[in-house]
Order: sequence, then C-alpha cells, then structure tokens
Amino acid sequence: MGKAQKKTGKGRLDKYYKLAKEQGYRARSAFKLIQLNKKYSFLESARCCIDLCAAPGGWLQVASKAMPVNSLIVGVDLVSIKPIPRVVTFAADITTVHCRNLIRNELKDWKADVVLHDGAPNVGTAWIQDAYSQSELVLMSLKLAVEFLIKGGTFVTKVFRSRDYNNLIWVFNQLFSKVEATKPPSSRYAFTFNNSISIDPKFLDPKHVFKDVDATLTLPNGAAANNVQANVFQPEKKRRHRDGYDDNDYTLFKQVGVAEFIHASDPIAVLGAVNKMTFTTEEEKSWALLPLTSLDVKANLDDLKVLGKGDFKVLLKWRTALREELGLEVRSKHVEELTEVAEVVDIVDEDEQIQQELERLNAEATSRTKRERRRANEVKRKTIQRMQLQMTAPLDIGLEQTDAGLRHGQEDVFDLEYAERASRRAGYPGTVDTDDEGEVPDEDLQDNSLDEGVMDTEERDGDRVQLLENDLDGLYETYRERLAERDTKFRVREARRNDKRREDWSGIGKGEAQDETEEDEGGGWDEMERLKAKGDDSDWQSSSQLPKRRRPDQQGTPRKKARMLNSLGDPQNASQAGKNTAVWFSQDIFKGLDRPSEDDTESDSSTHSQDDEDEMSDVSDLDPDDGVEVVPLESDDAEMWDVNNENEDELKSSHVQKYGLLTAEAVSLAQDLVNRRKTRTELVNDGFTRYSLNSKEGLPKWFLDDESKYFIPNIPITKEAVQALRAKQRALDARPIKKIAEAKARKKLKAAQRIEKALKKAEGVTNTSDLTEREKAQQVEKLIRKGLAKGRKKKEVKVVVAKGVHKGLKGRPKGVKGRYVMVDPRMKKEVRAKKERERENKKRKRN
Ligand SMILES: C[S@@+](CC[C@H](N)C(=O)[O-])C[C@H]1O[C@@H](n2cnc3c(N)ncnc32)[C@H](O)[C@@H]1O
Repeated sequence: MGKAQKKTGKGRLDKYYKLAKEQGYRARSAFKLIQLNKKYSFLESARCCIDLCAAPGGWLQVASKAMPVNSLIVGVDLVSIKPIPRVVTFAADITTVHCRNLIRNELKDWKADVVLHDGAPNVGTAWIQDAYSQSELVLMSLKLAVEFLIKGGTFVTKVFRSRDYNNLIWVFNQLFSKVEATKPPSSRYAFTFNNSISIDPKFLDPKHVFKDVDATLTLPNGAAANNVQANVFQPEKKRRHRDGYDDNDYTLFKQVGVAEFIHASDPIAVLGAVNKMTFTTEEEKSWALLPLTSLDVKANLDDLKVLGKGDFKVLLKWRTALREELGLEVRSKHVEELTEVAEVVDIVDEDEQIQQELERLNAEATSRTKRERRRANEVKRKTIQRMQLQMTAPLDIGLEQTDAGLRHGQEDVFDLEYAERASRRAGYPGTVDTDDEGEVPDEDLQDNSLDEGVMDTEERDGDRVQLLENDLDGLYETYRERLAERDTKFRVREARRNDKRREDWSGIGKGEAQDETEEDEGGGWDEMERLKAKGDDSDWQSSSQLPKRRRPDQQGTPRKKARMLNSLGDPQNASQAGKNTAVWFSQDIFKGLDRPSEDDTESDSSTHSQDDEDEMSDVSDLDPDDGVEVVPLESDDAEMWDVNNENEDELKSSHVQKYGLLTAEAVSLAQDLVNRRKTRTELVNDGFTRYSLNSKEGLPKWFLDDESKYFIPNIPITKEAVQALRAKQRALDARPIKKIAEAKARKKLKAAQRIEKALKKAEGVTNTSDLTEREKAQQVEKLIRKGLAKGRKKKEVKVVVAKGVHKGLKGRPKGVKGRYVMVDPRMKKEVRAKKERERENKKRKRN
C-alpha cells in the first residue's frame, strides 16, 4: 500500500471503525473526543455538558464514561439518539430557538462546563457549499455555547479547512481567551477554548462573520483573503469572479516583497493573493543569498499563479526555515497546522506506524510458518528414518503422517511417494529397498533439505534409476532368451508356469521337476542343476517354479541384498541358501556385475541376496508335502508387506517370507481371503479332482492313509499369512481417511486464525488509553472467549410449546428466530404416561 493511498481517510476510518466496534462505541468519532480529552482533560472536572449534533451518540458515550457520576449530560441532534445511561437526549435543530429552549429547560439555571459540537451538515453536494454550511453550523453551535457556557468553560467544535477557516478563528479569538487548533489522530480539526469574554452579536452572525472578517484579512495592497485559501490548497480549481476579478480586488497583477510573506501572520493568504514576490530590500536580498533559498524557491516566487500545490508547500517550508534562521520562528502549532504540510506529515506518521506494525506482523507470521515447516520436515525426516530402521509399524506411520498433515493441511497423508522420494534423497534408489539397518547413512539422514531444492535431484535420481533399470531389463531379457534356446526344460517349465490354475492348486512338487526327461543340452539351467547336485543332493529339491523376472536394479545392488541374508536364522536353510547363491551367481549372466564384497558377504555360507533368495525359494524352499512355502525368519520386523503394492519385487521382502507369501499367487490368494472375495470352503472345493469322489472300497489301508495325508488342497498360503494381512488391513482401516484429515486440518487452521484475530483485537484494546486496566482485561477476555466460542457454535433448536399464543399456530411463531421445533404439551404428557405404563408392566411381569 502506497503512502498516497494510506493518506486517504479510509485507512484511518477502518482502524477507528474497528476499534469503536470492539469497544462498543456507536461511532468511530468517539475516539476524537477521547484523544482531545486526553490532551486537554476537560471532561473529568465537568459537571454539565451539552453535546450539539450528538447522534448516534459516540461523544455522549465518552462523556458519560469520563464525567463524574452525578453530572448532567444533554445531547441534541436532528435525529433521535438511542438512550445512553445518565444522558438526556432530544431531537432538535440546533439552529432553532426551539432547540435553545429545550436546552434551557433541561439546564434550568445551570451553566455548562463543556459544550461539544461535532456537527456535519446533512445537505449539499458541492464541497464549497458543504464547507459553508458546516461553518454556519459551527457558528450556530458557538452561539449556543456562548449562551450556555460557564465563564472559563470549554467549547469543542469541528471546523473544516474551508475559506471560512480564518474567519472562524478570528471570531473565536474575539470571544475566548485561549483558542487552540488541534487535529486528533482520528479526526480533522477541533478547537478548545475557555474564558469567554465580551460578546458582540455580530460575531455570531454568519453573514457578518463570513463577510466582514474577509476584510480583516485584506492584504496591504488590497488583495482580498477571500478565496485565497482555496487558491493555495486547490490551485487547480481557482474560482474566478464572473467579471474576471476576485472580490474587492481590481488590480490585475500583484507584486509584493518577500518580507511581506515571511512576516505575514497568514502566509497562505499572501500566497493565494499575489502574482509575484521579489527580493527588493537589502534584507530580502541577503535572504536570496542564503543556501536555503534554492533556485526552485526563487523560480516559484517569480510567478505564483502558475504554481501547483507542491510548489506552495515548498514555499511554505522555505518560509518556515528562513524564519527559524532569522530567529523569528516560534514553531507555533497554529501556523504549523494551518499548512497542509503539517497535515500530511501527521497522517503519514500515523500510516507509517500502522505500516511498520503490519510489516512486523508479516515478518512474525513468515518466521512462524518457516519454523512450523522446519518442525514438520523434522517429523517427516524422523518418520522416514524410523521406517528405514524398521522401527515404525504401519499404524504409527499413518498416525504420524496424519499429524504432519494436520499441521499443514498440505501433505497428502497417504502419499507414500513422499517417503520414497525422501529415502531416494538420502541415497537409496527406492523405499522398498531401504529397510536396511546397516546402511542408513546418518549424515544423509541429517540432511534437512527435504523441502527445498530437491526436485532436480529427485528427477535426476529417478532418471538414473530408470536408465539402470532399462539396461538391466535388456540384459535379463537376453539371458532368458539364451536360456530358452538352450534349455528345453526351461521352455516346459515356462509353459507350466503360464498354466495358472495348475500352479495355483497343484503346488510345486519335487516330482514335477523329476518328471521332466528332456535332453540335457548343458549350460544355463542344466549347469545349475549339476552344480546343485554336486553341493548336496539330499537337500536339493527341484521346483516347477522358474526364476521370476524381477527388477534388475535389485540385481545390481548386492550390498543391499546381503542384509536379507543376515535375517535368515535357520542354519540349514542358510547353508543351503549359501550354496544356492554361489550356484546362482556362477552363471555367465552375472559375470560383469559387481559381486558382494568380502565385508558384505562375511558369512558367505549363510547369506544370499534378495533375488537369490527369490530364486532359491522358488526353486528349492518349497515343501511339497503341504504346498506351503515356509521360510524360517527370525526378524522381529513388525512391518508387513503392503497388500496394495503391485510391485512383484516386494513380494520378496523378508516380511513376506516370514508369513510364507513367497509367490504372487500366494499373495493374491491371501488378499482374496483377507478381502473376503474367496472363502476357505471355496478353496477346498476348488481343490477336488475327478478322482476325489471315487469309491474307496477295496483300497488298501496304506493307500487310504497316504491319501488322507497327501490328498489335501494345495493352498500356497499359511494361516499366519492371512492373519498378518488381516492385521495389516485393520491398521490401514484405522488410519483416518484423507478427507477427514483435511477437514481436521482446515478446522485447526480456522481456529488458529480466529485466535490470531482475537489477539490482534485484544492488542488494540490494550493499546487504548481511555479504559482502565480492569475494563481492558474484561474486554480482552470477552474477545478471546468470543473467538473460541465461534468455532464451537452449535445450531440451537428452540423448543416452542404449542400453547397460549402459540396454540394452533401455523408457520413460525412470533419472536422466534433461527431453528425451532413446535411441541404439543399433551403429546409430551401422553408419551411420558405411556412410558410409565410400560415400566409398570415390566415390573409386574418380573414379579
Ligand atoms: C458526525 S455526526 C456526529 C457524531 C457524534 N459526535 C457521535 O460521536 O456520535 C454529525 C451529526 O450532526 C447532525 N446535524 C447536522 N445538522 C444538524 C442540525 N442543524 N441540528 C442538529 N444536528 C445536526 C447530523 O444529524 C449528524 O448526526
């Protein structure tokens, strides 16, 4: 907001308007009187006060508060005023005798200590006319003041800066021993004065005052002061007399010495009346040589008729400076305030204060936002860290993220992408892979730059990962093609793998692999078989499950995979897995790739990568007896695999293994069970074959025993897996949905805004000087309570009993606002009686 805009009354109006509302004043103008009284303290000692033009009653409220308890306060206005405690009011025109009589009746033989007048004419459109009417009103109020004021009493009136301004001042000076013009910050002008002296009726006659007083301001060479003010303050709107001359002025060109202007009691009048000022006398010439007499000033003095408002200001400033230089300047308030400069400076100061205050508040708000953002980032960082360290259960994650979301209302609480991004930033290619205890790079995690300037890095990381993925995808495809070409078994298994039904239900049996009697062409698969057989035939179990296609980026990060191996507790499995790993990595395809370092694969015999593990479990860890893959895992990880994740790789996580969810089929089945898309019975029924209903008669016992033992549906999931997934689902269900979180965040934000607003208002109250500390405290409390109560607003339903005036009424009953409900008194009684009867009956039955 620029200064020019702030200078307009609107900004100020807003401020005082709000203050007035807050403090229960009927008009913002109340602050004018508060400020005047603060400066001159005339109300505290007054016993009788007349307020002329008092509606709606702001000044009366102030007077009533500030004056002693038993004082008499009378308020008059054209319009009626709502009652105010201890105040007598009536409607009358202050320019009439009727009004005077009313006041007389009220005061009896009392005299007023204070007469107030804040009148503004209700008529007129043009500025001049308004100003004139206002001046007239002032004179009328002065008339009443003179009549009713006690000797030494105070008259306070508002005067516009019109052409009549000087005339009015002159009259006031004739009637009162002390006249002071002041501009309270909230207003334009007021005059306080006391000690009334001899009164000439002409002083109170508008025609006389506004005509004859002009004469007193006539300049030495005949230039009339009439209109001169306007000439200076509104040089653009110079009013010309019809016949081309100003009133009483028939000289076309007026020229005076600069001294005239410097010594004039009304320099503005001089400025408005003359065409040119010259440095004629010796003294004047010496002034011309002073540094403060700039070329600008000289040029301005040369032709006053072409000057604008700004130029006049320059001249007035120069005059003041010169007077100070000459020791003439009594920085009289009167002269200062007569100039526009004083007014502008005053307003600008006030506006600047407000501006500064606003800037301070803005700065505070910004730093608060920053602080909160930092705190939220810290929470997120910790959450991610905990996720990476596997310290956080899914439910906790949900709650924490909700909290963060609530604080800001920005983050999507279910946005797992965020966690992934954060972990990538911390040096990991993907969230799913980052549950590695040993690999959390602390320094990276300490990095607080989660919020800013990360987009580029993220994108670059993403691109890099994508490129790597593409490369490895290609490599893997080549490998598979070569394998397919060379290995018939591979092709057969591939075909079987594609036969979903069979795989789902038949499980994966040792026999199947053994059934295959294809020619051994060597290489690839056969090479593996051979090596495995070499290792430990007894442990080896072939599988119908073929190596699954997986994200090659997992292949490329053996360091990470070493972690998975540590979690395998079963020594038997571990050693087998170790062999499997060795066999798997001995293939050509892995030759070019980095092998796990010594350190990482310390316990070689008990470690293998995630991918290897996949392969091995596919190939060998299946128990053909029950068709359920059981991988012993002693990890205490509470975190479960995300049911909704479609990424196949994630099926390989240790959590999944823990629950035996090693294949996509197992997971999809488990999901079906968890989500009740399939029942256990359905699964069992689906497991029947055409032989299942064959007669068992005549069959040997050993056969039947075996049948009961082995002829069971082969469901590749465990009970624990289903339970674990159910628990996970429950945890997910327990998380608040996004909309609720958002609504909560909105509610919280609104509450904070309300409190902030209330606090600002409270600040306004505490800064007000006309209230006692107790009153301030009460008002502040009221404001805060109001702020808090707004949020809790409940829709109240008024209960209206349909009796008396409301009996048989249709539509809204009189005087009832808002929601209401009509109740019938008889119905109420009847319902109560019915309930009573029922209770009695029950009692009786029980007895
Ligand atoms: C600015 S308001 C006064 C506000 C008042 N001081 C307060 O604090 O509430 C000006 C009032 O002057 C009144 N007024 C204008 N001409 C009047 C007249 N001739 N006689 C009485 N009241 C008049 C208007 O009705 C208007 O209410």
